[in-house]
Amino acid sequence: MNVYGTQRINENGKLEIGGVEAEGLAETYGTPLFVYDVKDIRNRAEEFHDAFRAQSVNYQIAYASKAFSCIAMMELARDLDLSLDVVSDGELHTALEAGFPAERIHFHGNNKTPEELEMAVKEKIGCIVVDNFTELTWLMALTESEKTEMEVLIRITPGVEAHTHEYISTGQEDSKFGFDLNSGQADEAIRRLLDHPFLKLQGVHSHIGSQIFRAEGFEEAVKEIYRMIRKWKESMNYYPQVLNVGGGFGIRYAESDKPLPLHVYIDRMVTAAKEEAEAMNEPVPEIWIEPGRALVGEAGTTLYSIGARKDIPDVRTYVSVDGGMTDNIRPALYQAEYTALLANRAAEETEETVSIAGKCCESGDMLIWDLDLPAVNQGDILAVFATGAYGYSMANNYNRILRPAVVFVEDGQHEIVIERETLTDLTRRERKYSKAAAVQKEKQV
Ligand SMILES: Cc1ncc(COP(=O)(O)O)c(C=O)c1O
Ligand SMILES: N[C@@H](CCCC[NH3+])C(=O)O
Repeated sequence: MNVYGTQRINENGKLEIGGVEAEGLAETYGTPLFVYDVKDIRNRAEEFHDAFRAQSVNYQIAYASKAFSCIAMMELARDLDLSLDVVSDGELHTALEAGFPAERIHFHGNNKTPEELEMAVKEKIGCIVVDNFTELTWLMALTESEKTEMEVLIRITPGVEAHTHEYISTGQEDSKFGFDLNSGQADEAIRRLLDHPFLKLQGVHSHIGSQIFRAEGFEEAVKEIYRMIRKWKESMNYYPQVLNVGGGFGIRYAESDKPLPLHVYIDRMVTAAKEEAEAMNEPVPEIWIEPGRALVGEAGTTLYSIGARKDIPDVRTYVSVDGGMTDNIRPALYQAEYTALLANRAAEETEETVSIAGKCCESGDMLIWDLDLPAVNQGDILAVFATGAYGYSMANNYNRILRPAVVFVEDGQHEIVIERETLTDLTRRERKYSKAAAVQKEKQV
């Protein structure tokens, strides 16, 4: 198996991440445990920066914080000269708490509340990506009453739809996100924005999907947006300063996943934008992207302890771990596939095929089907790879299971960045029901 990032199988036959043995991390912090290989995140951010520098364009790389958000991650994103995509007051709050510069934050979402818009305006964030007319109306009223300018992008659906492992080109009016191009709604939104004294339209945003392996989708999106830009230039003399092409760059979950080098996506989208701009005799806009998964996905590994085993002769062997769909809902939600090995016996030959079950009271709580491992023992440490994106960020308390801890490792050092949830945390915000207390009192009389 190809290991990820800085991982290696060391002379003792143990999995090492960032120069630290995974087994030792499991002992120190307990399991389940998310381990992030910080060097891998740094390398990927640098790869994106290099790709843009090589193209000599103005750019921003906005980390899509929905993939994994916590204070330490926001600090890291800041230090890596990334911008930030947030989708809620919670993500914005986390970024601000971490000292992330407000002017590099972009606010997304198809249902931003008036309170969230107010927070964004008050904190003077970099821009709001306007998604629909409701939001536009609120934002106009808000900036007028506050007499504050706000930069915005307009999110459009370019009619290029990307699916996992493929992309297909379809009319995509049927999406909850953004203004569709064909009904004239995008034109109308731009017209309203251009007339507004406080909202400053910086450019256009599109996001074609997630876990994309082909660069053509981005190229096609750029061309489709330019088809509209030519119209907008003619009808409203509008030409965008910023073209945000979104995120979605694919990563390796299963061995069969073959992601492109990151620069290939950038080269294709920037080349398309340059050609289109040149054809219009206009400047190349700033190109912005919003990678989430591609920055943190492969950097994350989840360590679990092996628990119960159930052998069904001639059918299957289930091996259960101390986490599951509560820390990684992606297999249950998207039939997502993962690879794994035993971190404490990483060099041993495979001897059996088992299926890895989570501990939730739910048949669909399976992490990996048919995984080849050495003969598995109770207490072995299973390392599931590429769980860094949409793992912890989608974690939940189903069955009142506690959220795991998160550790950053780098250069042989390890540091906890999110403490494991405790049983006390679980009930901290709960209050007794007064009527239940009254019934108890009555029964005692
Ligand atoms: C608007 C937007 N930008 C960026 C992303 C990040 O996507 P990914 O993590 O696949 O790069 C998403 C999620 O799909 C998104 O909806
Ligand atoms: N949460 C999804 C991707 C959605 C990204 C946000 N638009 C995943 O785990 O792959």
